[in-house]
Amino acid sequence: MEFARRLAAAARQEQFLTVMSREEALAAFRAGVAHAALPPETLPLADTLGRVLARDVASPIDVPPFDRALVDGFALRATDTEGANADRPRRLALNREILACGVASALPVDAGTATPIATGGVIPRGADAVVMVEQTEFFEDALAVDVTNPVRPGQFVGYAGADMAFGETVLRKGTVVTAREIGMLAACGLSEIAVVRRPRVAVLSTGDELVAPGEALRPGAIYDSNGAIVTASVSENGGEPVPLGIVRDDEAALEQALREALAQADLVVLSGGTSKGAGDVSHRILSRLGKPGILVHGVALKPGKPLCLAVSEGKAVVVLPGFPTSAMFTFHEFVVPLVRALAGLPPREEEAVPARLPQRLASELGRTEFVMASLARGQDGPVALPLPKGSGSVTAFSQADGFFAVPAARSGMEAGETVSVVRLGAGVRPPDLTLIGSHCIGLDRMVGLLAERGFRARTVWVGSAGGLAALRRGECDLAALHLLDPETGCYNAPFLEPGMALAPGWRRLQGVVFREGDARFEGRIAADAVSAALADPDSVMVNRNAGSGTRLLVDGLIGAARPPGFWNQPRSHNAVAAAVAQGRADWGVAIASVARAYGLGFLPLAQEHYDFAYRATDRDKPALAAFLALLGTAGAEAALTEFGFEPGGGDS
Ligand SMILES: Nc1nc2c(c(=O)[nH]1)N[C@H]1C(S)=C(S)[C@@H](COP(=O)(O)OP(=O)(O)OC[C@H]3O[C@@H](n4cnc5c(N)ncnc54)[C@H](O)[C@@H]3O)O[C@H]1N2
Ligand code: MOO
Repeated sequence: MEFARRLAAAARQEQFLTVMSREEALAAFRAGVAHAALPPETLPLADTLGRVLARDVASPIDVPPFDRALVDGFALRATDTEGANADRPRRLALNREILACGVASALPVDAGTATPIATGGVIPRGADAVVMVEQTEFFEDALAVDVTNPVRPGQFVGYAGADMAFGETVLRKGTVVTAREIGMLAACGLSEIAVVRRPRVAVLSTGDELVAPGEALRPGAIYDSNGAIVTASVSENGGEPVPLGIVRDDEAALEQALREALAQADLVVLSGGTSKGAGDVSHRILSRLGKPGILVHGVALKPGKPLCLAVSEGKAVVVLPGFPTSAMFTFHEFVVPLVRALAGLPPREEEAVPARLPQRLASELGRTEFVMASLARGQDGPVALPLPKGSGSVTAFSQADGFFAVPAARSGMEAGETVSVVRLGAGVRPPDLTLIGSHCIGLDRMVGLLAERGFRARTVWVGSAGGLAALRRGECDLAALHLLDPETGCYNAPFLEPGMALAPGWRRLQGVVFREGDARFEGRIAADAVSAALADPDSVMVNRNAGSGTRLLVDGLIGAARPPGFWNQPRSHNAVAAAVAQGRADWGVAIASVARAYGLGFLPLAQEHYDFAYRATDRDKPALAAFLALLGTAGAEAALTEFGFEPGGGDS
């Protein structure tokens, strides 16, 4: 009874989520739905590219099917050439036939004779070797050849079955057919091949806010990225995606869509609407779809807690959390193994790289947390940099080099601990240069120009102060920053620590942004416009995060005032511009290029210096040296000028 009461209380608290550990959830899913290859189908050889062999393939013939010559020359008996040399060549009488390719021999090679033969010709009866034409002398009148070197038995003979022997298993079940396998199958004469039927995976997204890529984005809407990434991952893992688009957050519509999906697919993957709120809708539907119903709802996992795994009459129905990184991570962990098993593919190969954690990482006790990370080259081996964006972002999963686990029993990991980073994506290698700090589209271009010079850079945006701290901890090669020292009025240099050097980047014009036509701002100078806005209780500002260079400018404008919107403190120029453009705020401070991109009015304030800090001792490292050299080039300056930036440093 006590247990039942606890369960009921937990269920009330968590609504319907009965949280299992990741291992329990995987075991329940494996027990509830067959993780085995679907039945085979037979396809013409040319259509098998990318498919998975359903059975071992044994060669039905010897390849080559007969002993053949590997050079143009004469088929002979090796013993006839024993002791031959330039002074005492062995003369052999030529048989009256020429063994071109595909010609069957009629005359045996008896002792003291030889038969002209082409590369690929059938070795005639009696012969056991071939001598190259270059190593003989031909006597037309005598119809004979002189051999000037002893010939080894078997020389230049390709024996029947030497490539693939009759009955030999040449390809194994589960092999993915590429051009190379197609070549082998063709050589065996096989024109029809049994491959595993590809699992049909229905992919749906649910959410009234979702819009398909290509359509206009109405206010409050976002593009359906889960549908696209899940569809592509199904293909990558041997499945045949059946993209069924976006379903409204409506019980009847969702139930109908799921029933239709189940009717045509082997597996159904839906994303969104699993957690609180609308979550119980899909939960109710899944309980009605077919037996046994829901196996798992809620896993002690981050990201991915609200994952729901159900089975309807042998077919799995998976509801992924709506947050893109949660959706992809749970897809990767729970659905990819099933798709691969149904497709007859071996489990995904997981390469793990040990990497050092540069700083302490907090984690939630009781949930295994999987941290998306990029890999960088540290002073002594790889470093794992946790990506700062959360499960709601697409990029945390899509741009991570891999992920590592923080066990459920730990509340965090310490700086210096070694973690095992499981790689995501094929062939990822650590970048040549890691840049951390404040984002600028100008820097995006510099990274592009650097790539043209053969160096791959990774960028992580955590703001100016965050970049500097990362440089201090040895997590990056370069910190991108624009920090104003209010005391000296200088940018960046006052913030450097011993051993750090500063490379001048470019200047960006900062100013007050507002919606064009707003009479409170139009035509004024920035300081006057802000004073007027501060006096107007209806005016809402958008601030910036503490530690950012822009925040110091905002502080300079508003002093001790705390107008409405002060506590709205996003971390980027773009977020400021979007808030103003969409009417959630009336003014903020951002750079001119961003104001222009959002069609906003702009009142200039100051030129800020966007520069790069690095460890002076690293100056000559190839990728860093290439970046520093790039900054002064005409190509870089032209790109920066195009954005409205002023290349170079100079007086603050
Ligand atoms: N009060 C609580 N709120 C939330 C909890 C919780 O326990 N209590 N859990 C959080 C966790 S953890 C996750 S993960 C998310 C999962 O939410 P849902 O699975 O219910 O997903 P939605 O609410 O539909 O969407 C969440 C988020 O993701 C966006 N989304 C949804 N579908 C797509 C798509 N196809 N493509 C791109 N983005 C998508 C959606 O717009 C929302 O922004 O819930 C937390 N909340
Ligand atoms: O489980 Mo949610 O996926 O933590 O973000």
